[in-house]
Amino acid sequence: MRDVYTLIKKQELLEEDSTVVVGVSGGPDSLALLHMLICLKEKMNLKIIAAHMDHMFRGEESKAEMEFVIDFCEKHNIASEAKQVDVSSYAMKNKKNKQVAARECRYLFYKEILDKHHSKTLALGHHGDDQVETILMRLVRGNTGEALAGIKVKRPFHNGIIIRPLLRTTKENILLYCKENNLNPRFDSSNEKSDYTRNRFRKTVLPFLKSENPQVHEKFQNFSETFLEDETYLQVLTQQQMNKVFKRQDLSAVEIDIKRFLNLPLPLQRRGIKLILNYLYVNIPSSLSSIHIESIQTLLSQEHPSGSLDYPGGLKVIKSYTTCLFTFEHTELEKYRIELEIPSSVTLPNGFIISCNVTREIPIHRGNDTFLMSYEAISTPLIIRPREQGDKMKLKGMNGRKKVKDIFIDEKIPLHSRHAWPIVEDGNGNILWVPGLKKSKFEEEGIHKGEFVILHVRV
Ligand SMILES: Nc1ncnc2c1ncn2[C@@H]1O[C@H](COP(=O)(O)OP(=O)(O)OP(=O)(O)O)[C@@H](O)[C@H]1O
Repeated sequence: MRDVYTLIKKQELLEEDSTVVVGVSGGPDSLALLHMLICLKEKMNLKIIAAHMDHMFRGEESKAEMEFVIDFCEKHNIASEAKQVDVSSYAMKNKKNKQVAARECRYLFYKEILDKHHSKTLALGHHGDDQVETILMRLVRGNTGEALAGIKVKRPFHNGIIIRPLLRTTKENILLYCKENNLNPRFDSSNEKSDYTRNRFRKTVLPFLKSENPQVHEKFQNFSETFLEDETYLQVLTQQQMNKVFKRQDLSAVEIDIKRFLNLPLPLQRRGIKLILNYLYVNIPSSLSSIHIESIQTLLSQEHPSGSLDYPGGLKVIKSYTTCLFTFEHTELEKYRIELEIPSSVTLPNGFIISCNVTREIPIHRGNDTFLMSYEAISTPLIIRPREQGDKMKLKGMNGRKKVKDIFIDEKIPLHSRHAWPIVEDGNGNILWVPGLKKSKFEEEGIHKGEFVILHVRV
């Protein structure tokens, strides 16, 4: 088991005089791991605690496994912690599949035991074959970045770390070790049935790879370790560069400068998109894959000045001229329909204030922030609403009607502002005014006498 000790030393997995909690199922992998650590105990002055959880999936059979682990520890003069948890009920209550539920319960249990024994190190029995399967499965599934490094030899967990000292060892070597040391591990028959995809890789791809190179697991482990080093370096670089690209960064939205973003090398652009998604979602949902990252990349690099994409959880990615906004904010803003009383004043969801008054005096200078109509000619009620697909309005001095969408484009209004921008329409459904931008031919012209309704927008 030289490869195990080499890995422990090279990656500094264990500290002398420390307490290590070992997750022990009673199967060959974790039993071999426990035994190896027991052999290191004296030399490194380790305190070892074996932690076993009975998932209660197989009644007496799994209870017997628990007793086997407790016995094994007693024989080797090691402390053990064992707990029975009804994982099937937990899974049903929380609507989770049994495997996910078992994992959740186990990790909660590990935390409990780590705290109880003031330990910062949890050792688990994942090995080289697990690593090859995991990396290949993730590649086939379309994972990107760090995930392609597979299972990590050392990663943060709770108040300390999880270590996996067997990752440079094959399953065959583990079985051999168990035999040579008379460990008599338990074999859990249900293990075989529970993870169908992994089992297909184990039964078909792995034997082929091993026949090509019996040391294939070492190659994969080398790949995993160097890949992770490279990836970590690129992530640090990405963070530094993206700080110059961000225009806004808060909990519900991130806005970037497109030109600066596109000036970054492609590997940093890809990681930059992931960084943004990770920041907004906290953890990228598993339903997002490399295709989703690529589509944002395409949106940003294509010539068209605006466009948008919808992502899980209501995240919208909105490209508009020089900036791109990633936001969860749009949803409530989009739908409103307000009847404008005469006179009155309303504050709209996007912050605009529209006031409506009756007057006898016509202001001489009237820009696009004011709209005027004869009180008698007006058809009520006046409605304020956001734009709808196909909206068109009749403009002054123009035959036919112009698309409201084109007005926004002409005025270079960012896409994310267009969703909530108000439109004022009369009782006949004619669009009178796009406040601040354009007036229709329905506005009063020339000098008249009488009463007028005057609308004014403040942004
Ligand atoms: N019931 C359990 N109680 C405590 N730790 C466990 C339990 N089941 C699994 N583990 C830990 O998680 C590791 C990975 O478990 P997994 O079920 O994926 O592998 P395995 O091939 O079944 O391992 P083993 O041969 O040790 O049973 C195990 O090696 C062990 O360290």
